[in-house]
Parts: sequence; structure tokens; C-alpha cells
Amino acid sequence: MNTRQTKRQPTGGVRAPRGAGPRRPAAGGRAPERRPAAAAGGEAAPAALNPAGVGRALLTQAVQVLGEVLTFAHPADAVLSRHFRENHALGHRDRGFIAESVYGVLRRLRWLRALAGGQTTPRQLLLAWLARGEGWPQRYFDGLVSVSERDWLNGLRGHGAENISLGERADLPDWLLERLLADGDEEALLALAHSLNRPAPLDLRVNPLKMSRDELLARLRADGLQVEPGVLSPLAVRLNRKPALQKHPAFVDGSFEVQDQGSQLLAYLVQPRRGELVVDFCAGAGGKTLHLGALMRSTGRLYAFDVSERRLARLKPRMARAGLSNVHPVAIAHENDARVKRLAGKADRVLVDAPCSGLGTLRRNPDLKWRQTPESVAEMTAKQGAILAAAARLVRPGGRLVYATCSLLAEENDAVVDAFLAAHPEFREVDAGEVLARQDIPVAAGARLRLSPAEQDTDGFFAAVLERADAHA
Ligand SMILES: C[S@@+](CC[C@H](N)C(=O)[O-])C[C@H]1O[C@@H](n2cnc3c(N)ncnc32)[C@H](O)[C@@H]1O
Repeated sequence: MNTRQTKRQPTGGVRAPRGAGPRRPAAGGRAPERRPAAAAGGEAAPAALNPAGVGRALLTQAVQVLGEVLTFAHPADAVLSRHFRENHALGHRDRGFIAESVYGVLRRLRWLRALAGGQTTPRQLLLAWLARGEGWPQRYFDGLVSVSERDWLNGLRGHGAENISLGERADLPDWLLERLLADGDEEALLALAHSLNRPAPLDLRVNPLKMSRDELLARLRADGLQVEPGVLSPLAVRLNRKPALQKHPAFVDGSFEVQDQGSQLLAYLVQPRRGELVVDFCAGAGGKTLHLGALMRSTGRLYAFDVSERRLARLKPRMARAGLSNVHPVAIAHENDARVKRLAGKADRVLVDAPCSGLGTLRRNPDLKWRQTPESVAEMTAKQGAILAAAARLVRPGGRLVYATCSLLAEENDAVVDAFLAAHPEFREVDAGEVLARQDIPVAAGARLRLSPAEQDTDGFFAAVLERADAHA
């Protein structure tokens, strides 16, 4: 189940430095500066480090973590977080090397296996990633690998793209490839797959109750950060790097949150007004709740439902930091809980940010493509239909219901909405693109919002806006 960009990141920052601090050879083949011994976190001596600053011990550690991640028993970010907690003396760059290597292999796993051929060990996958994905020249491996590994790596370097299947080039399992290729456009599929294999940028959402976007931009620039206003969401700020921001005074005082720009558009589809009764049905740790509460200027009542008490517990300090007094977190047992039914027909607006496969967030969670299965997706779609139907009962006549996922699969998106509309003639669909255009949000969204990293450089999102007929209509 996916909770999107609300997770604390494995390296200890608000966002992971996936893709930060490159250890590739610099352009022209110049090796990066050797870092000081003190930054090596656990390495024996600077002499043991290669020009990329990696020694045998660090490489072995990365292989060990990768081996655990590749069992797919736990999400990759949880495995990494645990490893870093247990090895708290590890320096920032070493954490970066381990996290980037693990995510690099996860992103390109099928391609790496095709290059390496046959059964591959985690160590072989990691070495193949460094040689072919990161572009390490042979001399970087001196002292790190055995003679036979060196010969094996040399063999890999000559391996081209011939005889590589579409699934290997796209780095997707066959079942997912088939679903995403439903319209047969291989070029579009590869563009999407490649965009999903790039690390995501870091987006912030300014809290309009605390400061304006221009103020936040000025403040971050004064701190030497390169920031730009987001092009989609009126509250978004995009950074070109991923600094650890959780101790930044403007984060601590609730002036901003970390939130993907695509995710920010969902609150504008709900479009809550001051004084209304609004329900965030699957609130989790409150990524969207905080945005909705701020758009309501902390007035009215905003219920934050979720079946996970643990996630709702993470919402509480965030609400306090954001200065919101209109949010009411409610842990429910299931979508038909009595605490839900009490609000039947009373809500002005309901958001269903449904539990989903999370396949739109592969830039951040590349292991999901290997962890999800057709069976897990089928289970999810049944749940989504049940949650949407239960949430719809809360909507008052004339009220609005927004269904959203961060999935790219039609069965979790259009199929759920189409089935709902067929069974609920009292609801009609409203054009999502028009709802956004009326708020001066320039997204060529279409009747149903569809965002993808290939098109908008956001996570993959889907949303449909539904309205219940007025009692007098
Ligand atoms: C995509 S996540 C929500 C993310 C959240 N809205 C945010 O912006 O951070 C889906 C959430 O649905 C919750 N969930 C799963 N089954 C549910 C149910 N039957 N009723 C309500 N929430 C449910 C999960 O616990 C999870 O937190």
C-alpha cells in the first residue's frame, strides 16, 4: 500500500538524496575529489578508497543491504532506514552511496539481469550497476574486486542493447508491461518507463497560513538554495537538489511541507471553502489534509479518517506545526465504521485518496514494480470500489466527491470510477481540467486528471471529480 511522499527518507533527511551527490566520473573522465578520511564513516584508511570515495567495507555493506532488499520481504526504504539506524556512525555520503546504489539496481533490475545473464548475485548486480549504470571506469574497481570479477565486468562493458526485450529495456515485469502497453504505443511506453526510472525532484508546498510562496522562495534563496516556483501548483516550490530540510526553521515552524506538485493538485480539485464540512477519507499521515485545512483557512470541520492509527498519529504533530485547528483525525475500523456513517449526507466535499498499487510513484519507490502482482492489484481494486461507495454516502446533495490514486493502471482508475458511476446515477462527473482552469491552474488535465513523470514531471496521479445531484435538480 502506498502513502506517497509523506515518508521520512532513509538517509535521515526530509527527502532521500537518491540521485544526490553523484559518484559518477565527472565529464571528461576526471575523477571526483577524494573525500577526507573523516567522511568515510567506518572505512579503515583513505588509501583503501577508490577515486569515487568507495572502499571495500562500504561496497560490502551496500551489497548486504541490496541482498536484503531483493528478498522483497519489506519495502526498500524501510530496509534502508533500519540499516542506517543500526549503523548511525555512517557518514552522509556513505549513506548516499548505499541508498543510490540500491535504488539504482532496483530501477534497472531487469536490464541488469539481462546484461549479466543467468543467475546473478546481489554483488554482481551492484557491480554491473556501477559499471554500466553509473559509468565507473575499470580503474575505479581496482582494489575492490577480484581478478575474475574484473574480467566479468570487462565482458559486460561490451554488451549492447541487441537482443534485449521490450520488458528488459523498460525495466518492467511482463504483467505490468502488458497493462501499460494496452494501446500498443511502444515509444510512449518507453518514454514513461524511462521517466519512472529517474529520481524525482524535491517539491515543497508553502503553507499559506504562514507565508506566501514568494516569501518562502526568498528565504530559501537567502540560504543559498536553488529554488523555483512550481509550474503547476500555485503553492509549489521546486528544488534542484535534495538538501536535508527537516531542521530548517521554516519547516519546523510549519511554513512548508514536502509534497509532490501532482499531489498538490488534488486539494484544488476538492476546492474546499471556508466553514465547510470536508472529509479526507484516506488521510494517512495527512499530506492532503494539511493542504485542504489551509485552503479552508483553518475554519469549518475537516475530518481525517484512516484505518491506520499509526499514520494518523504522524498527522497530529504536522497539524500543530501547520497551525490548523479545524482538523479532526478519526481512526476507523473499516470504511463502513459507525463513525463514518454518522456523517451520512452531511459532507460538502469528500476526498478519497485511495490505497493503491503506488505504481505512479516508481521514481521514489522503484521496488513497487517488483513487489506488486496482478493479484495484489486485483485485491486493491475491490477495496477501492468499496471505499468509494462508502465515502459517497457522506456527500450531501450538491456536494463533491473526488477519487484519486497514484496508480497508472486503468483498472485502479477509470474502471473504479466507471463502475461507481454506473451504480450511482445520483452522481455525475465534472471536468477536472475545467475545475483547475477556473482556479488559474494551467494543466492540460482532460476530463479526468492524469499526470505522469513523462508528461508533467510529477508522480503519476489520477483523479476524477464527481458531484451529487442537488435535491432540487
Ligand atoms: C494513498 S494513502 C493516503 C495518503 C494520504 N492521503 C496523504 O496524502 O498522505 C491511502 C491510505 O488509505 C488508508 N486506508 C486503507 N484502507 C482504508 C479504508 N478502508 N478506509 C479508510 N482508509 C483506508 C491507508 O491506511 C492509507 O493511509
